[in-house]
Amino acid sequence: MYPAYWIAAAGLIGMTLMGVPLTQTAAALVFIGGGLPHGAYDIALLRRSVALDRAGLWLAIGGYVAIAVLMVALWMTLPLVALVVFLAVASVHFGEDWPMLEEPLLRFAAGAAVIAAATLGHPAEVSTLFVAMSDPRAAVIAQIITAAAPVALLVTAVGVALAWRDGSRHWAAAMSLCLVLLVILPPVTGFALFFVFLHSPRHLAQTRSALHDMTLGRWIGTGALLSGLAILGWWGLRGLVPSNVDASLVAQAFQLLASVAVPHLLLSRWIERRLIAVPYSHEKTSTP
Ligand SMILES: CC1=C(/C=C/C(C)=C/C=C/C(C)=C/C=O)C(C)(C)CCC1
Ligand SMILES: [Fe+2]
Repeated sequence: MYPAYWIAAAGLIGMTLMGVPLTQTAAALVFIGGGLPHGAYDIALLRRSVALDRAGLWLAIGGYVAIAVLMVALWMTLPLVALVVFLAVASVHFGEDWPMLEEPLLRFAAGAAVIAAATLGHPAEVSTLFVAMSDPRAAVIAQIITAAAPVALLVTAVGVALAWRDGSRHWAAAMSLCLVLLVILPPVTGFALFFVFLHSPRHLAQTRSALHDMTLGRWIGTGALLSGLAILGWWGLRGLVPSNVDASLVAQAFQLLASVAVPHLLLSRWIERRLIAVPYSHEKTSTP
């Protein structure tokens, strides 16, 4: 499982030891190119889990886009609130990568650990990024996360031990190394490693098996088209409303990610609940 992850992790360790500079902008391009497409199949998955007529389909697409646009509006009007929503949504969503943990608080801590590890290792850089995405008060959020990080990481260590004991050894080992690298590597690089090589492949593998009858061309086309539309949509909205949104590519990449992450999380939870509520549904959900 995840051979690409181990290769990428080894590559990053090697580059760090050799002193190769890792720029944040390059890492941001990697996490957008390699991570954004995993949300591109959300609507296709929805269509698979519920029988939608035309009106229902457009309603679902409209709802998804509307929530994303609301999140963009939040970045432009109340960026501090947007940042807090983003971090909370991310912790819940990354916690879903730990289905082997039954306790919801353990899952939340494990999800938050990704943010905690990066912030603990590089408080100044993360604070600067938060401020660039939001406003100067965001520095306080970085301080709060730094203070809470040891607790989140300790609780996650319990989660790792439980996951290991219950047989999810590969995930436990991969995430342990990733959290250490999130502390050591520059924050955006560490995040790109987690997002592109652990989080997205998990989603993509599940999605691909649910949409196994989609041809490869259509699969790749859908991923490229919808990711492109999301990026264009972000640019368009930004151009439409000249605002104080920071121009740095890294900050914008995270803001775009945050905007699509909210409908992405809501939809994935909703589908999951439906699949549980309808026991004789079409696809068996596999637990790793
Ligand atoms: C901004 C920022 C961080 C947080 C990133 C988050 C929270 C990403 C969430 C992405 C989601 C929810 C994707 C959904 O599939 C880090 C890692 C602390 C590093 C420094 C800057
Ligand atoms: Fe995701």
